[in-house]
Amino acid sequence: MGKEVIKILYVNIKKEFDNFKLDIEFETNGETMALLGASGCGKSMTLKCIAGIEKPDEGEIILNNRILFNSKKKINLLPQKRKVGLLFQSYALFPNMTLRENIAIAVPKDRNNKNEIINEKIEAFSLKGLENNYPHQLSGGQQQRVALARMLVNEPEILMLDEPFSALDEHLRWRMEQEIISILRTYGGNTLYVSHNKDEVFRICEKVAVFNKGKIEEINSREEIFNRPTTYAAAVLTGCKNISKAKKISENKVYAVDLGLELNCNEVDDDVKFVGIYTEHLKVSEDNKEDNTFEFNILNVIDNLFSHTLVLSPRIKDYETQKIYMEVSESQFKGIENKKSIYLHFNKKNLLLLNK
Ligand SMILES: Nc1ncnc2c1ncn2[C@@H]1O[C@H](COP(=O)(O)OP(=O)(O)OP(=O)(O)O)[C@@H](O)[C@H]1O
Repeated sequence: MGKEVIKILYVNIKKEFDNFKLDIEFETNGETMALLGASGCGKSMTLKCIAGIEKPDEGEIILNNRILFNSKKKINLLPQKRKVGLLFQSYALFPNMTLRENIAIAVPKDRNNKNEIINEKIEAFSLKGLENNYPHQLSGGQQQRVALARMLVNEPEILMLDEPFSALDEHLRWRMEQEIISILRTYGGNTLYVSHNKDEVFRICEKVAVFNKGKIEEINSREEIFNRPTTYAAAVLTGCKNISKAKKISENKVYAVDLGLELNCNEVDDDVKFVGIYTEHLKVSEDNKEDNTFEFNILNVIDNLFSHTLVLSPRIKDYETQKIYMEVSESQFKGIENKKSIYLHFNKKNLLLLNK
């Protein structure tokens, strides 16, 4: 039996700037974890602290039983001693080195099969024939692959990817995403993945940490986060457009304050703050005979490439409420195109009750 490989990253750090305070604690155990959060909430700073480019004010970072940083013990390993791979959106290849040299520089010095290691990566990343090209002679996608190859030959104990595809066009982005997914499967170690793109996060990551203003609000499996977010920040980040302030009426009823609607629910906590529903979960009904069904005026229709977004407000209200959004397919739209109002069903199993 082989020795069990430890793959634990533990991070518990604080870092304060004039207008921003990072205060986080989390652990990953060999998974691919997304750091999902609005702009400026501390995702990149977290990766930089783990990589040793930024120094936390206090705390501890442990990777596979090695202390990378500990403020009390005054340990702060140099970035090159940490065995971490960090890939930014700009790939930072050395412009005066060829593709081959850019990869070669990252191979640990004590390897005597250096050429073999480089050739293997050039092959694996479909870079054969381009070995002598300089970065400016490579496409964005090729540069991206060189940067990934360079990161991997350095044998990192953790991979950290910070919006790795944001500079690529949509087609290349899709292809690179497929490559990353297969690289991560083979790698099998801890990976931290920063992205604003919820669909990309869902396809690539197993776990999600929801960042909000320098803190982690929720860490959960991607299924839990995307199907059952428990906080306002998580609901917004996973694409929920319809969120209203909420007040508990009873164990099974909540008042959606911004919509002026009473909604039947499965179980309402005392501390419920918001109620939300994904546009995809709203259903058009023929009439309001069904539970939780209300008439809405169609205020506007936004045409998307393959669908339409309806902008709606509750019909019965004689005051202006928050608008809600619903996406309908081309064929669904045909049935309601000429209507001024429709009935919408809020299935109680799809209502998100958020307590923060
Ligand atoms: N050297 C610095 N001095 C002062 N504030 C800083 C410094 N570096 C970062 N910050 C602040 O720290 C916060 C977190 O920055 P960070 O780059 O981690 O955000 P992010 O979540 O990665 O955002 P984005 O998604 O936009 O890249 C920001 O509010 C930023 O202004």
